[in-house]
Amino acid sequence: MTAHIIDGKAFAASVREKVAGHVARLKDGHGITPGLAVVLVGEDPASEVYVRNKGKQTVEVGMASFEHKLPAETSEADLLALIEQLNADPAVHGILVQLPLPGHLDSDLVINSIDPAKDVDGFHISNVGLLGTGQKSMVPCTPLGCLMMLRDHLGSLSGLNAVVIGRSNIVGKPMAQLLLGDSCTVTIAHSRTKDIEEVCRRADILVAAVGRPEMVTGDWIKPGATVIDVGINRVPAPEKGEGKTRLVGDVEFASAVEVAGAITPVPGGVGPMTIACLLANTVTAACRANGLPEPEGLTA
Ligand SMILES: Nc1nc2c(c(=O)[nH]1)N[C@@H](CN(C=O)c1ccc(C(=O)N[C@@H](CCC(=O)O)C(=O)O)cc1)CN2
Repeated sequence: MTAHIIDGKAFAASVREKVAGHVARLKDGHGITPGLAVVLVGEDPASEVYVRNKGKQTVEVGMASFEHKLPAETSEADLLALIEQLNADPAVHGILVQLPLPGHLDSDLVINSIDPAKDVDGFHISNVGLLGTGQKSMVPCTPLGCLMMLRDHLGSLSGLNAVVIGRSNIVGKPMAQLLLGDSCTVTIAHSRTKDIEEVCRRADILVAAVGRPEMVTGDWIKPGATVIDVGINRVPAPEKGEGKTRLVGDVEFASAVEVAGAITPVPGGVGPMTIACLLANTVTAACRANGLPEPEGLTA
């Protein structure tokens, strides 16, 4: 029995539809147009794709998009000055700085200079602390998207064994917090985990966010488990021609799909949900900034 494919692309479209409805109500009922500012420093090709898609989808749901593209050699002082300007701009409800930043810039310092109320990535230490203590916060987009897909597919997650492979600040750690918040028994596996394959085989929910192409094979997966593949790895695709590449996840899809009960594909799974949840966070930030009720179904 092959796994049910969780269609992240279709789910993201449904989330964007909800976002567009909330944006229309904010505009018509309160004269508020949510605004998202995206800052890109440098010319990383993948980041340029993501930022372009973020801007396009921001406009498609009726929000205002403010894109700031800075050269790779931008000084930390200049970047911090731009963020201060965006923090003070009433037309801007959400701010994100596309990661990774060039090596000479301190990502933590930059992220923590964003107004936490406008931190639609949920990376600011204030939002990290609020999430970690079960309080209302801005929730990072990728983990939020994964949680939405898991809840939609499984209903209640209470009591399920969840394993998160990877302990990054932008996915692994917040993902574990969200699963704990839904009463999963959570294990975070990483490069030092002993017998990681056995640890993974105990998982009813397996979230792979490790950044290693096709590391997780079918024999790591408990039969019938739900697998969420966060990986976005470009690998050589000689079958497409000289120098061509293809996108794969952290899970070897061909073997995993024969064992899992459900799985997200790459591309077409977590990625589109990341952007959809960014838009959702921006609407949430606009509602909170204006003392309005939060948008139904768009928060953790
Ligand atoms: N400030 C941030 N930087 C980064 C984040 C983030 O959440 N905030 N996440 C990732 C990149 N990312 C968003 O920026 C992202 C990655 C992938 C996709 C996506 O839609 N992927 C598609 C395939 C797109 C392609 O062809 O390359 C898919 O998986 O179907 C969206 C957003 C790191 N940086």
